[in-house]
Amino acid sequence: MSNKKVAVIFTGGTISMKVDPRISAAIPALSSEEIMSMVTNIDRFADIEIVDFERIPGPHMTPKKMMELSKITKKLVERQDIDGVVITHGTDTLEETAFLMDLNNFSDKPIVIAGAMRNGSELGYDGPSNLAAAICTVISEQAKNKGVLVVMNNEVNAASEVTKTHTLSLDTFKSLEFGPLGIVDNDEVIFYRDIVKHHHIETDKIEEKVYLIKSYAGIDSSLINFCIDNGAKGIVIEAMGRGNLPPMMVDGIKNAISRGIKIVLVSRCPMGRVLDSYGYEGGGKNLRNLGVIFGGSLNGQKARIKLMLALSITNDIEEVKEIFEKDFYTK
Ligand SMILES: NC(=O)C[C@H](N)C(=O)O
Repeated sequence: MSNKKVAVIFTGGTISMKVDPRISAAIPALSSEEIMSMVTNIDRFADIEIVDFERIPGPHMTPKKMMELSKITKKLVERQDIDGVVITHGTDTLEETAFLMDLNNFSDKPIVIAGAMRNGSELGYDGPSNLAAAICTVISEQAKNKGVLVVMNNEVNAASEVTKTHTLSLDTFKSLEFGPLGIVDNDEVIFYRDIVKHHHIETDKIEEKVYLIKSYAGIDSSLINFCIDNGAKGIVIEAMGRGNLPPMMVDGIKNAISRGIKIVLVSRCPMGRVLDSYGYEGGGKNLRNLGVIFGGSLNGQKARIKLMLALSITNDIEEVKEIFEKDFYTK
C-alpha cells in the first residue's frame, strides 16, 4: 500500500528556533527542510509536502494571520491527494490558532497542530518527536472527524479543550477538565474518548475589535470604558469563580451593552463553567439579566477567538448568544 500524503505547514515557534550566541537567546533559525530532516524515517510512514507559511514566534501570531492559515489549510484538505495537514506553531498562541481553525474547518480529514518546548540548540530538542507524533496522528483513520487536534509529548488533545499550562514542561498542553482524547504510542494513535459537541462557524473574516479583560479584587469599570472608547465590538471578561464580578464593573457593562457591544463572560478559574448562581450586584444572575452572554468552560483567550469569529458573521445579540450558549445553557 502506498504512503498517505501529509502537508506540513511551518509557521515558526520554538520548534524552528536556535540560540543565537551573540544574544544568548533563542530566535527563529531553522528552515522547514532542516526541521523535517530531523524527523528520521518519516518517509516510511508518509509522503510529506512542505508548505512555508512564516517563521514567527507564537507571540507574533495575529488573528488575521490565523485566518490566513485557516484558509490555506482549507485549500489543502480540499485536495484529493492530501490526506491530512500538520501545522507547526509557537506554543504561546498555539491554542488560539488551533481553536480558530477548529471552529472554522469542516473537513473530515485530520488537522493536527504541534510545536516544541525546547529549541534546536537545547539538549532534548522535542521538535522532531512531536512532529513525528503529529504526522502519525494525521495518517490514522481514527483521527478523522475529530476536529483540530493538538499533539505534544505523545498526547492528543482537542483544540476546543486544550490549554498551555506550564511555562517550561514538555507536558505543558493539558485538557484540564476532561483529559486527553488519546495518546501516540509506538507510532500509533489510540483514542480513549471523543468530543460530543463540535461547533462550527463558517466565515473567511475575523472581527479584530474584541478585547479580553481579567477581573481582580477591586476592579472598576475603567478598563471596560477604555475598550468602549477604543471602538470595541466585543469584550470577553474573565470573571471570578462561577461567573461573578465586583459591583463597580456593572456600570461599565451596562454602558457597553447599551452601545451594542457584546459581553461574553468566562471564569478566571482554570476549570469549570460559568452559571448564574449568584443574585447579588455583579453576581452571575445580575449580569445575565443585563444581557451578558455566558461562555461555558472556555478560557478567556479561546472565548475571544470564538467571539471574533461570531462577530464576523452577525451583530445580533441573540445570534451571538446562540453561538455561545447552544447545547450548554437551557434558559
Ligand atoms: N515553546 C514555544 O514555542 C514558545 C515560543 N515563545 C513561541 O510561542 O514561539
